[in-house]
Amino acid sequence: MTRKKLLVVEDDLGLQKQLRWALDAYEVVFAGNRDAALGQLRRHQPAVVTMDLGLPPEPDSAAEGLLLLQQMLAIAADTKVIVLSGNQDRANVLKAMALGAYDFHQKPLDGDMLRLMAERAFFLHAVQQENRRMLQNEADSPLAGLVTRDPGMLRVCRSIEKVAPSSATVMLMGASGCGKELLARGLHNLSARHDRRMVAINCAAIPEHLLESELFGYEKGAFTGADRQTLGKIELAAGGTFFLDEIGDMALPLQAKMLRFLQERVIERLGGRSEIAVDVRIVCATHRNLKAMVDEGRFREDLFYRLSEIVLAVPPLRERMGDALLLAQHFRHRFIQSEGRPALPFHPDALAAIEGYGWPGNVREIENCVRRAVIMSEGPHITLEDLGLPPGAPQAENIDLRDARNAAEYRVMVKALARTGGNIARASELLGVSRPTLYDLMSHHGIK
Ligand SMILES: Nc1ncnc2c1ncn2[C@@H]1O[C@H](COP(=O)(O)OP(=O)(O)OP(=O)(O)O)[C@@H](O)[C@H]1O
Repeated sequence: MTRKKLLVVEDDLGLQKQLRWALDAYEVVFAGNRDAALGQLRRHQPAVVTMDLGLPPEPDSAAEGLLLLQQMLAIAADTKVIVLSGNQDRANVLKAMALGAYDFHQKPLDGDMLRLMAERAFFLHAVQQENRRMLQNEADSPLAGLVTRDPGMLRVCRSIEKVAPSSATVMLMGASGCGKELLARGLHNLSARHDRRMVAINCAAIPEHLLESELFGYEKGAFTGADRQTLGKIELAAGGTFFLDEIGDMALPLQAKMLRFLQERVIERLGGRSEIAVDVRIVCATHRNLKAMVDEGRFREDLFYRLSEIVLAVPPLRERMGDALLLAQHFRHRFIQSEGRPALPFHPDALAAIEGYGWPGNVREIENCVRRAVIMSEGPHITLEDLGLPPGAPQAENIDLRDARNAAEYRVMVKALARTGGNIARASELLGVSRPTLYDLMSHHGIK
């Protein structure tokens, strides 16, 4: 593994040695003056720098050090600079902090303290970089606005990107509020039809007797109250994409008419006499199990196959790794801005509850929950009460890497021993370690 780089700006060779020793967990590069430091910064791009303010040619003043600090932060603003100061340097340390230094450490050097400081600085830098990458990805993504880090959901996004340029009919299956419409919009935006309209209709929200005229439109006088010609949603989407949400809720007689449209790509307005050719890309969505509905005779099999040229299963939020927290932070940022509220971080208890809760209403539920909390919170944190999550939400799982490694090690070791009936030689072969290593591991985990 490559070690993290840390730049030490120090002209005193004795101190250089001490620093190399104290910071031996990192790849330390040195510079003895301002020019050399700027060169090393450009070359190695270290995340963390320690620097003495008194540098040649004026080692007794802080002028050279303060200038260097400004120049370094101008080149790489995220660099975490730790200033090493003497005890007479208070005023200069304050200046350095005001210029953007990350922290300071008073000489004589305390190795433990310095290591801790460097570790925290690297951590903060990594978090900031990750945030920056996330924001960048979000802005760059054609599926803009879709927040996820979950491998399953990312696979769905990649599939959307792949099928978008084709003319295939796509069916999105997934629970309510899990982002099907957002994905359909992404698909439309990525397709050659993006400069035309995407028209959506929710089959569950419109009474059965009105749905037909909503879909196909009607001519003047087609029925009482039809006082002028009205185009249907399918026709309005001509050249673009037609999104049929909750297709599973469409009644059987209308399913037959929909099938005819899909086969012949023509519509007839209610009360009309002519067939009108309409070129639209169809995307549909449902939270129902359409296959089961077909088996029960509640959904036409031929329509099912017409609609499901490409089927994408959108995972519910509870199955997405880490997405609940990511989405909560995303919506918190968004609503803080739109509601004009000051920064309102989540209280750790609130974070634990967000992670532990099952989110049956999926992303829509988390969006509403965070919006309410941002509006209601009296600060300085968003608390568990602000979120209104059920009390006693389970605590977040432990994500300590060492614990996770230990648990995984224990699991595979027990498996290998079980598979080989406790035969150490064969178990160590299975595990790909030597016998002494396996004995060590067994004793570490208390396995007899
Ligand atoms: N991954 C995501 N990132 C950011 N916002 C999301 C994400 N998924 C969904 N949303 C937001 O959550 C809300 C619900 O999403 P959407 O309407 O797409 O869900 P749906 O599956 O179509 O729901 P329904 O089945 O109830 O129609 C919307 O406001 C949407 O913008």
